[in-house]
Amino acid sequence: MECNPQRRHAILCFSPQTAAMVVLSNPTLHQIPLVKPPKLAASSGGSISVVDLSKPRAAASAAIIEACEDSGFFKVVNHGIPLELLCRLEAEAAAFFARPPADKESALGPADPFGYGHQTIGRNGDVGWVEYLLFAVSSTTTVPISSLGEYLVAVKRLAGEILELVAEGLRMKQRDRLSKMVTEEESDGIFRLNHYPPCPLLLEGFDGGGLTGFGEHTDPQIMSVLRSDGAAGLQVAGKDGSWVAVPPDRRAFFVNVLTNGRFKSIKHRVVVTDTERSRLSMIYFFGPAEETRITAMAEVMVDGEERRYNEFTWREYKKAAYKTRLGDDRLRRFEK
Ligand SMILES: O=C(O)CCC(=O)C(=O)O
Ligand SMILES: [Fe+2]
Repeated sequence: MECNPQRRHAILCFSPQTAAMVVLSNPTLHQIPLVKPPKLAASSGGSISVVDLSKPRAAASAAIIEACEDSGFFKVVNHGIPLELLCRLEAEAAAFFARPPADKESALGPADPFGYGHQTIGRNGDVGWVEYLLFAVSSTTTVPISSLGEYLVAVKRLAGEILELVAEGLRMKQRDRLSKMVTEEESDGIFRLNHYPPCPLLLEGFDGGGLTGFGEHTDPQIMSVLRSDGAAGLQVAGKDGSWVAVPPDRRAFFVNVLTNGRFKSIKHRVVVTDTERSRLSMIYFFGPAEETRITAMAEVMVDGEERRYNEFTWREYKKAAYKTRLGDDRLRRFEK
């Protein structure tokens, strides 16, 4: 089943004239950085770990731990969430972004940081060729996308399952110790729907380069579960510093988890290279309740290992994180 193989037409949200001004001739006004063509590795995607949840638990758990320690990024297949639901949400999101700008903004208000935003990402000067809806999951009743509730329940369940497998792989005594943090009622779930319009300006001469859709960063929460439509654009940093294009797979989820430095938090970005086709992605960022005290658990540390970070509450971390820019290391402030 394909969600909507015909949806190749441009859903233009920014006029070509604006784009010309912004990108080419007005360097001071919201200038969106161009991205050079990647030096290598841009095609493969072969290095991206795949976790098959239909495999026996021990195998799935080992594959998750290995991926978390190696790159911090993996693709999940056979997760049990019906493609029909994913496609329904995708179609609704596409219809939302096709609405007039004033309508979109009035749905949730201008992003600060939650709401409808375009081109500006966060409060600290980051820009990209993207429009988005960002909101706390606890407030979804106001979001005008009816399949969202069902999607959020399904992805939260999946996140819980993945974190139980992590706990098993780390030989933690309490299997739900991690999953509970992100599934309990007061947990800090944040959801982002990103829409990258095509960029008609990218005609000739870019040779595989493009326009920054979402600048280089690591994700801000404990774990992110991303799904996108069939359009390319997501890239992750490889070990040698080159960028690896992640081949789109609308049936799969892409996951990123973090710990005391034992699990990596992968650097990634989105590059817009298409002149005709838009790209849609949806990311559920999981975090614990505000009062949760964060410190590396004894179980994840090897003998004699020191804690790299001072203990902090999730609230303290979030307060500091909101002051950072996309590419900043948000944990630096808590380093010992
Ligand atoms: O749109 C994407 O595929 C990724 C965007 C992203 O990395 C983010 O929203 O944190
Ligand atoms: Fe991200």
